[in-house]
Amino acid sequence: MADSGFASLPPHHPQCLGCGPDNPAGLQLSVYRDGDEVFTDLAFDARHRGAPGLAHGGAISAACDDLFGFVLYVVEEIAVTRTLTVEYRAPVPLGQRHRITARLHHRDGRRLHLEAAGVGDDGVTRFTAQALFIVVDIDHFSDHGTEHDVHAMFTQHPLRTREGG
Ligand SMILES: CCCCCCCCCCCC(=O)SCCNC(=O)CCNC(=O)[C@H](O)C(C)(C)COP(=O)(O)OP(=O)(O)OC[C@H]1O[C@@H](n2cnc3c(N)ncnc32)[C@H](O)[C@@H]1OP(=O)(O)O
Repeated sequence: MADSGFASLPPHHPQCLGCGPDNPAGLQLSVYRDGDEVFTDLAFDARHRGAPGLAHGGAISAACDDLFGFVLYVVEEIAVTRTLTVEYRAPVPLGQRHRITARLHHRDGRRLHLEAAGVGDDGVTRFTAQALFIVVDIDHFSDHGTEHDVHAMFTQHPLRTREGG
């Protein structure tokens, strides 16, 4: 779906709600890197229905949150969402492709301030999002996922880890 020539980024893990190809209930985002930005082309479908004919705000929010999780490959940190704000600027019709682009706005210690925008093929910006991600250590995940799954996630994506978190 995306333009050729951009680097394709691997999913966080196969069952991820946002990008896992093996999660039939997920958004199955395909994400690409363009310099310091990441993007996905997404048309919400009937599974994501809110009001008739329109995407559910939670589905839009999930897409933004997961896409922010791909900016981590650019900044080479492990981090998780602390806050997420979505501005729903216009209704998002089902079946209409939108390009969602995300980037790091600025960093302040462990705080990663991120921003995103969803623009339709017609050029209309229908939603924007801001998030605060906090850098964590791999141990953040070890308490909940199986050792095998956590190990697999980070051997596939060798991001820098840090003390604490
Ligand atoms: C390849 C795989 C990749 C990794 C996997 C990527 C998967 C991506 C999936 C999409 C993303 C998700 O869904 S992530 C899942 C949803 N999110 C979560 O489950 C996170 C749950 N929350 C937590 O676990 C925790 O609250 C943390 C880890 C986020 C933070 O806890 P903590 O480590 O104790 O940190 P804490 O002291 O509270 O805050 C850290 C610093 O941030 C500041 N801070 C805290 N809140 C705010 C705030 N609202 N605005 C400004 N600043 C704030 C604090 O003052 C502090 O500053 P200072 O004192 O340091 O100066």
